[in-house]
Amino acid sequence: MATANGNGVTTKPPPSSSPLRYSKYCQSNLRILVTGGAGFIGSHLVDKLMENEKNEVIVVDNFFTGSKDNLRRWIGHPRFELIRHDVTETFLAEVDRIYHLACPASPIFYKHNPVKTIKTNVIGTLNMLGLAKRVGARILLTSTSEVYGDPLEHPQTEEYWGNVNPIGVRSCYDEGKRVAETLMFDYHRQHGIEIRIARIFNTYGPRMNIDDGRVVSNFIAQALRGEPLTVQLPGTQTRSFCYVSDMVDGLIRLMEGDNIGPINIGNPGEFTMIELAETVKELINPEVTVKRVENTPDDPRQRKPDITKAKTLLGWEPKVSLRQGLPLMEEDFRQRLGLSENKVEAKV
Ligand SMILES: O=C(O)[C@H]1O[C@H](OP(=O)(O)OP(=O)(O)OC[C@H]2O[C@@H](n3ccc(=O)[nH]c3=O)[C@H](O)[C@@H]2O)[C@H](O)[C@@H](O)[C@@H]1O
Repeated sequence: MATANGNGVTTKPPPSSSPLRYSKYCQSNLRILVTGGAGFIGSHLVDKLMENEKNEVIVVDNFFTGSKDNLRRWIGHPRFELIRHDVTETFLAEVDRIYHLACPASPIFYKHNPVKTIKTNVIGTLNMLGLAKRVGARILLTSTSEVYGDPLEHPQTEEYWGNVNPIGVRSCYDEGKRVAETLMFDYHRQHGIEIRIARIFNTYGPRMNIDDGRVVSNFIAQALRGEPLTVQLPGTQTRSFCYVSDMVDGLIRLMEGDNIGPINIGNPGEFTMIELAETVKELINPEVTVKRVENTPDDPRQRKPDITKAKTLLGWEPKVSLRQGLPLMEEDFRQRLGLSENKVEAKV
């Protein structure tokens, strides 16, 4: 909608993708809470937020899948605090922004204790919404492409309601995140809380747990150890892999833009698991073999984000291709596995 300024000149308000709005964030003083900030995506997000010298960052994490090592460079920094805390318990702090990431994301970990996973998604999100309401903070939920379940629409737009098994072994996560989204919208409608919802598609990069169990970390660790790459059957299932720096950029743009979402954040480059194995083999260790193994129940057969909304509303799209990102993750895995220097010098 156009408005008149003091000089009678008609101006348009900046759209959410406006560079104006994004640069305003870069100039403001914000105290920012990151739940799950010691985890894989969370710690990269903290790095980016800490780059802005006006930000103060508070991380809460229960260290179930996160690690202090991921935040080592910030421990003792005057603008940084790390608190061991489980979001299923209430938490109070005066903050302006809440990035709510806390939840195990690897199927192996979230299926290990499903009751705890759903409590984290439901009670944890309720607690963070309660905090947002009390202190007037804006809250961003990292939801997931898993809300689309085994999608019958391809690629997935945000309008698609999904195809989710409500009683399966993945439901603690999938349905947990769906309820978390519902809670976000109900608090927004009922209490006027400022919300943002990101639907994250498979993300990879340095600092993923080596034993995380997800496919990219499994294949890279297996290739480096000279073990067969375990392609789960049928191998033709697809995923779209987003490099972590792109993901973090998208999350900050969403938080600081005007659109509440949900917005898909992911890389639309789509690969079958056989293609992923072939790529890892070619880039990291051409000697390894590929082994077909049993799959787990309710594994989605295809997944690819439609990122039209992210492009138009946030001015965001991924920059790092799978072939650029895999060597960066390989380098990190080599160091952590104590393997010799790699010749790859890819930089982004
Ligand atoms: O990485 C993510 O972002 C997502 O990871 C999981 O979702 P999923 O797509 O099933 O992730 P993986 O466990 O990495 O599985 C991806 C595909 O790889 C296959 N896979 C996995 C592991 C393996 O060793 N080999 C293999 O072929 C699986 O069968 C599946 O089809 C979580 O459920 C999501 O919440 C999370 O957001």
